[in-house]
Amino acid sequence: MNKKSVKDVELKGKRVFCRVDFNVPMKEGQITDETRIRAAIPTINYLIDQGAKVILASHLGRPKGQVVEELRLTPVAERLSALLGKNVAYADEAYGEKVEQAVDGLEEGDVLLLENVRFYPGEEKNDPELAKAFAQLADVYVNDAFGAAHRAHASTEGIAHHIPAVSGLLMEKELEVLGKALSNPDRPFTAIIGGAKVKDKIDVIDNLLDKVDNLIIGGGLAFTFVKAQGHDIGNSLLEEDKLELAKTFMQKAEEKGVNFLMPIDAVVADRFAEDADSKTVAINEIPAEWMALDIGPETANLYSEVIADSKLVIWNGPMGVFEMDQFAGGTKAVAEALAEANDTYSVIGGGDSAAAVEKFHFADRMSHISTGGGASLEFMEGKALPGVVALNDK
Ligand SMILES: Nc1ncnc2c1ncn2[C@@H]1O[C@H](COP(=O)(O)OP(=O)(O)OP(=O)(O)O)[C@@H](O)[C@H]1O
Ligand SMILES: O=C(O)[C@H](O)COP(=O)(O)O
Ligand SMILES: [Mg+2]
Repeated sequence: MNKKSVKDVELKGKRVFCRVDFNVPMKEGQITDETRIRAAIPTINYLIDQGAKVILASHLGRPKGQVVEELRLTPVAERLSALLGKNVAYADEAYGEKVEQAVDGLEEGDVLLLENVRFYPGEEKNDPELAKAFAQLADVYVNDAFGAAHRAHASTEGIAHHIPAVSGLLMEKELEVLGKALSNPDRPFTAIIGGAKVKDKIDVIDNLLDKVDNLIIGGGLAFTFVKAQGHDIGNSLLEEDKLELAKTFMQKAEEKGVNFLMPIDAVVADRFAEDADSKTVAINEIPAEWMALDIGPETANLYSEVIADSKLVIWNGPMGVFEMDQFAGGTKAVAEALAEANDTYSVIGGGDSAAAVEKFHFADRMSHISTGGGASLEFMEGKALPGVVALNDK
């Protein structure tokens, strides 16, 4: 990589603002998957060992510029303390006088976790004033938040223009592994796209169609395509203004000879709940008022066959609402197919996708579990990641 690394700078006694991606899945105030916290540990330990005063910053969820009590980083501070085996101080703000005092009190090797940076409207707007306020806290900026590197926000991009800015160890590892897989992909090359961030992810498909042999669609994202095919989708997730785009993608796939796979059956529910009434239906038989919350078993079989024949698979976004047992079958089947495909290099991207693979105990059978969801997709599309671009060149 042509960007400076945390290993290229003097850190002893320095205040280091380290942006991490602690955007972990939560349920009722509990962290349900700590993959992203664990992944940041090597950089944090390196900073501690070098005698830096470590200031950690992250977002959690999408609080849209205001304080949301459930999205405070308190549980993350606790979990991080346990993982590091040392006390992590926690500030309930992310900049300003109180935080500056806390930073002044840090000894070499101490760790302070700031409050959710997305509680401030300036974060996502990449407000230069907020970026300056973050920069004022530190002497060096380290970006280890690969998962948020596709966002040009104050703590991921803006701050890098004010103090020396280098990449963390996780950031480097992700770029290296993903870069290698993509530079000359083994074929057949298959991308599996699912999950719930339809708006974010649908555009990615366009670029992926230039690269892959098979494109598999599942999760909430699938139903915009199912609707574009002319089927009723009841109350399933829909991005109305992407319908036309979905049609053009299906056309493009055909022109390019890309095998475009969509659900042929689905598990539908009468409401979005663990104990909803549910049944499996053919894709053209989704009842009005019902919502599709998983791909059906026939779809899962079809997808599993394609996976077994692939040499490189990138997977981003669960096939269904895997957090609820009734709608976990599709995600589990795809994870299992990947685990069993011995000859296949499998890259899993995304906070919830990683959590799913972990939940079903297939994590150690995947080739690489990326901490990036949207970030890994944009990287694979060949887009520059603003959080990386902003770092100092070697
Ligand atoms: N059919 C569906 N309807 C509604 N939600 C769905 C459906 N299928 C999957 N989901 C939800 O999608 C969510 C995950 O989507 P998301 O796009 O966040 O994936 P991800 O792997 O976490 O990637 P990223 O890191 O970019 O967030 C899960 O919480 C899951 O319940
Ligand atoms: O979960 C992710 O993909 C990253 O943490 C970025 O989150 P965002 O999609 O809310 O920007
Ligand atoms: Mg997610």
